[in-house]
Amino acid sequence: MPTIHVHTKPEYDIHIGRGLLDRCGELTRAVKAPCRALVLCDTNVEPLYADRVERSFAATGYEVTRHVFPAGEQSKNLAVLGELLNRLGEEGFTRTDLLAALGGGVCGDMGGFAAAVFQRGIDFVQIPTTLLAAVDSSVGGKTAVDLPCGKNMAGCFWQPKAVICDPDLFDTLSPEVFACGMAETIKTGAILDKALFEQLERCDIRSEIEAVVARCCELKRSVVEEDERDLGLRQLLNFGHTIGHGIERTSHFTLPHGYAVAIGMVLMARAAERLGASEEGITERLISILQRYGLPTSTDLPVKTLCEASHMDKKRSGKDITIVVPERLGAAVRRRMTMEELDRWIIKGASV
Ligand SMILES: NC(=O)c1ccc[n+]([C@@H]2O[C@H](COP(=O)([O-])OP(=O)(O)OC[C@H]3O[C@@H](n4cnc5c(N)ncnc54)[C@H](O)[C@@H]3O)[C@@H](O)[C@H]2O)c1
Ligand SMILES: O=C(O)C(=O)C[C@@H](O)[C@H](O)[C@H](O)COP(=O)(O)O
Ligand SMILES: [Zn+2]
Repeated sequence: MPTIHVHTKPEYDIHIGRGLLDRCGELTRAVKAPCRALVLCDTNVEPLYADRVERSFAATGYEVTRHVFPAGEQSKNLAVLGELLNRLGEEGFTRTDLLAALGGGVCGDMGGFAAAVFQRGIDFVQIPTTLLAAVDSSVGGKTAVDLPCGKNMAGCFWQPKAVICDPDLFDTLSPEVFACGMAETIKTGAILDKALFEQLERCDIRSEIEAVVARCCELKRSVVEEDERDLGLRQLLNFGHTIGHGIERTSHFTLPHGYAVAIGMVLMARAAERLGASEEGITERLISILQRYGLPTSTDLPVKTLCEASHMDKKRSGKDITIVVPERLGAAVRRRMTMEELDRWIIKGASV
């Protein structure tokens, strides 16, 4: 069972292994004394996994309460967050209690944010149930909800006490949700690790999933250890997200995050290649690997809409914005530019 230690403040372990779901109570107890625990999950995850998690917490001494919200990105908002915070209050949760986010990125992001702000901060653990949450969102402590004006617009950094990842849970994912996880996995290879990218180009992903998740967590760990607060290096993890988040907002959060990021990566890579900022052939390889995993690589949205939607990006400061450019496979860089220049890049990237 790989365990990856993350040296942030506070520090924590990521446990990865088949069957770990039934040991989540014991793994949590190693870092948090038994207390009241609120298990947060959505309506799809609840019937599949909530009972097992609650049994494991109860068997190790925790007093468990369950809170369920409607599945989907459209729940990642202030209203659903407010209901969750109220529930914690009404149930009499105190500062020394725990929230366990059992789910995908929506559950982890919103649950983490609730943990960060309830009584100014309670402990939480991440129990990722999607591939996306396992390779990306459960690690690094970015928590948030969406606002009508944009993705993850209200949030904060709040590290979990532990991440407990059981790859057996991916067996119940729909092909679409599994593919969304592949988008962030491919992103990780594209920006940080050519060998991982090439492994994904040829491998039978289902049989190598545990190693691939562990590699992604190691890579993300090293980035967030160096730049926990997203002030520099960490922005590389945002490859494809400037356009991707814009597309998500334009779709009123109906297009899945992984799909939007896949499209965003292709557009940025194509623009960079055409402008001589990336090695030749990178766009073709990106398109072909994304298609291999059933991901979209283009959008019908008008280019004007793409430009306007991309201007809300959190990497903007004043009149300038930082974008992520895949200079070479496995080696991305940040590049500061004006908003006009970004628009030129998007126009270049969107014209096929
Ligand atoms: N905090 C971060 O660093 C970070 C990183 C990447 C993405 N994100 C966020 O993550 C979110 C996307 O995450 P996601 O793709 O996991 O979406 P999600 O949480 O909505 O899960 C996708 C769907 O899969 C279902 N599901 C979850 N686990 C299941 C299982 N084991 N079996 C069957 N169905 C299951 C859910 O009910 C949901 O319908 C976005 O909001 C994105 O912004 C955050
Ligand atoms: O962890 C990070 O940092 C990332 O950028 C990972 C992204 O995949 C993720 O979608 C993140 O939530 C985006 O962050 P944001 O700051 O652009 O909202
Ligand atoms: Zn993402």
